[in-house]
Amino acid sequence: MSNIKNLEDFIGLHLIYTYDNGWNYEIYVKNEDTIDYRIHSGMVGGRWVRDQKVDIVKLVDGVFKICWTEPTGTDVSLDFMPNENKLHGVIFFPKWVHEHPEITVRYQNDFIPLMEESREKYETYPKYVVPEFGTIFYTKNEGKNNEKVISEAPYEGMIDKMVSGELSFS
Ligand SMILES: C=Cc1ccc(O)c(OC)c1
Repeated sequence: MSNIKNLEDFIGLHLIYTYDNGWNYEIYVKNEDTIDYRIHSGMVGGRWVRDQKVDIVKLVDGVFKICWTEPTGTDVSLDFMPNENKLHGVIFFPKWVHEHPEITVRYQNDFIPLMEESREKYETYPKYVVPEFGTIFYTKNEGKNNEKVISEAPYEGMIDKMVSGELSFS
């Protein structure tokens, strides 16, 4: 991967990474204000989301922040340093997601009303805050608005197929 310096280099990236707590996540920076993502393991492993609106900025050369709030009430702030294969993420889970994660483990796009009624039905506070460093082990530029990158649910062995190139999107 050539040097990722500016926003134009960062947008279009498909990244797979492991947080230091062992959780495996995958993100596709679809365009200037949109991400798709899959969660492969961890508290909400199996969840996947398309067209999440986000704020994306370049902090300094090679350092980028993506932040957003979700229909579940979960808030997320991710700091990526792709040239160092490193990120730091903070996930601010409402109490209900920590206590009933299974409600969120699905293709969220088909279940927005369920997320909205759950966030009203259950408690938000105290929040469960997860600050973690992570290691990026896969980086590929798939171009902007590539609907093939995140188009199916995560499954066992999917990461290996993407890393090996058996599963590709170009
Ligand atoms: C809660 C969603 C969430 C949290 C941490 C992440 O690194 C992420 O990447 C797509 C998504």
